[in-house]
Amino acid sequence: MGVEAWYMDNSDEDQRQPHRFSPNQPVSLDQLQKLGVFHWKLNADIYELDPQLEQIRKDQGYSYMDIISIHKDTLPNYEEKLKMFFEEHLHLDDEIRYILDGQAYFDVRDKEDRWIRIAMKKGDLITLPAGIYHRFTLDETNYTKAMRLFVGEPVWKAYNRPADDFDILLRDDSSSYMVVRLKRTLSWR
Ligand SMILES: CSCCC(=O)/C(O)=C/O
Ligand SMILES: [Fe+2]
Repeated sequence: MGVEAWYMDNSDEDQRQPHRFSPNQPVSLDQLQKLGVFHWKLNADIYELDPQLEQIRKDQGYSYMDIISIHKDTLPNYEEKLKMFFEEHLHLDDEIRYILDGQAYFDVRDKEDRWIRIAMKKGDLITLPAGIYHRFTLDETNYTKAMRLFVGEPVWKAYNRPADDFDILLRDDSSSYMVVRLKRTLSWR
């Protein structure tokens, strides 16, 4: 089972609405993978004892995890945080999120700088690659609970756009690290 994604319209109205074109312009998992975005569907009802999640964490080296509940009654500085999450930004490490309850949207830029909206539902685990411009919002249900995963100690620092010129760490196929000059036009993106 995949995750639903689509190109966003250009309206500035409520970020919590779906913002689909009419007719809808769907984006496939294959297109997402070409941007370095990967997805797993898991059983969030058993996340505490899920062998599939354990295997992914082991394979990918996701040693850190915590859980964030995003709702006006549970998240300190709720409005401020939501505003911050919706600022277009990038990180120098992958962003890995697993939706345990509720739902929300991640928006990512494609190679032509168009916004793709990814509808995250309970059981969706997604990885956004280091260096991709993205943002996050709740949808009209105003609630989600998510596991945040990280390789090693988490670095929460977000670089708001423009942030186009960095030395960033990328993992190569042998899981060692290499320093890559981030240039948005290079073919790895
Ligand atoms: C679902 S976790 C909150 C969003 C977040 O941590 C982030 O970095 C969004 O880009
Ligand atoms: Fe982020």
